[in-house]
Amino acid sequence: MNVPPIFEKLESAGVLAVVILDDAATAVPLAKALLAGGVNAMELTLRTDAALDALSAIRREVPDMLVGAGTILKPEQVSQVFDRGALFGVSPGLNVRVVETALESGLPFAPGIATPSDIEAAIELGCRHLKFFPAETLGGLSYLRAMSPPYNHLGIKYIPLGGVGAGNLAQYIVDPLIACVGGSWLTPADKIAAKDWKAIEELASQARTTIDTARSK
Ligand SMILES: O=C(O)C(=O)C[C@H](O)[C@H](O)COP(=O)(O)O
Repeated sequence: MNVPPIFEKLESAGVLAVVILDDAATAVPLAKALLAGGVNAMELTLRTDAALDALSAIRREVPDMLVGAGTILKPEQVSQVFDRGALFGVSPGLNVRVVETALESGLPFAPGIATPSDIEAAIELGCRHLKFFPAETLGGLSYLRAMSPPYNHLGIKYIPLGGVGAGNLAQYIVDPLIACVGGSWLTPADKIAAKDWKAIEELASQARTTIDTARSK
């Protein structure tokens, strides 16, 4: 299976800002702040009603942002996000019907995995990029390094989310198992509520510097 180009772009990006938005009107300034700080990938979680409108607005007004949808829990949500222009989809766990629907629709998809059985189910479905969730609580890189060897020859790459932040970003990003990391630390709810776009740009800029420095060593 060929790797969808979007996953190669996410690997270059290195970090995916996970966003929970209550107000779709904040989507565009938020995406612009992330981009200004050097973060060009984000996941809008379908936990709020605003997510779909936010997705359309970012696709329309911030074309350089690689925006996908997260928390895709039902097959019918695949066409909803696809129609709004999502470039990729992710889910916290592995729901076979969701993954099949996504791949049939042409939506590049990274299902959540937490065990070897999950990894094998994802491989069987044709996925090569897998969301490792909740990464830190499961044991972080040491757990992933113990679990992954039987699958490395298949070129499986992982996107850790859950407990990843400024403090452990550098450690994850240089491991060859990792495609990119994701997390909500770049978009704190209080900063979004206050429309403090400068603060979000600064968090993005710090993450960009951490990634670029770690990768250049
Ligand atoms: O609901 C989803 O689809 C998700 O993507 C879950 C998020 O990945 C985590 O909630 C991020 O975890 P934190 O960065 O620790 O806040």
